Amino acid sequence: MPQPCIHPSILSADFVNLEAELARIATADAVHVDVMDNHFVPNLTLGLPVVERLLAVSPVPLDVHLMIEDADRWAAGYAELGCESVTFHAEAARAPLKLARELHAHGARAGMALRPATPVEPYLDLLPELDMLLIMTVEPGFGGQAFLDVMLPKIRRAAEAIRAGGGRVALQVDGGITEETIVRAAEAGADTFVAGSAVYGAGDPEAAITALRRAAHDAGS
Ligand SMILES: O=C(CO)[C@H](O)[C@H](O)COP(=O)(O)O
Ligand SMILES: [Fe+2]
Repeated sequence: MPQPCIHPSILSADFVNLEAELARIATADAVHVDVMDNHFVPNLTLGLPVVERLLAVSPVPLDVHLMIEDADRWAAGYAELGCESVTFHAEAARAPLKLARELHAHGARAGMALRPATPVEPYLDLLPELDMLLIMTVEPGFGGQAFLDVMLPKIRRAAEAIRAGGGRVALQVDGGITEETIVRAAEAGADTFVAGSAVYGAGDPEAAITALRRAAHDAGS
């Protein structure tokens, strides 16, 4: 089993001090950057100019999560800037296969995300074209929500399909990840964990990252 990856979300960081907030999570595997447009989700965060500056100062790679309506139009720009991975929502992409290939052409890993109400089965054929599948474990839009246990069968189903395809695709979960819920997500087969409030809400973010990594590892991730 690969080592579990912990991606703190800067949605829960202090937006006035992002450079300092990034320095606090230097032991993470990547930083998760939530891009929201107030259309796909009822919240607005940041876009390309801020991501460009984050890339210039981040001690870890950027994992961008696009919660935007026009993913086909904007996703490649984040790859061109140098983000390690760019994840678009299946519900927001008109041509997901073309988009994944475009991200690869710009040197990024291609991720695809599913809202809680979106079933995974219709998208399993796309796995060979993806580097990461993101199963949302809260309704996208806000940090600090409770983990949806009802997503566990979907995580298991996705993990099964990924294993059947050779285990090359990362399985990310995002929303409500804590030292407690990460155990259930890892047991279900997730290997990449986004954690916003559990990391930035902790007094010592690096200790929180270590504790999450250990909990996922012990659960068999
Ligand atoms: O995509 C997101 C919300 O749409 C965030 O990445 C997620 O909610 C992280 O925050 P927390 O760990 O506090 O739930
Ligand atoms: Fe996210």
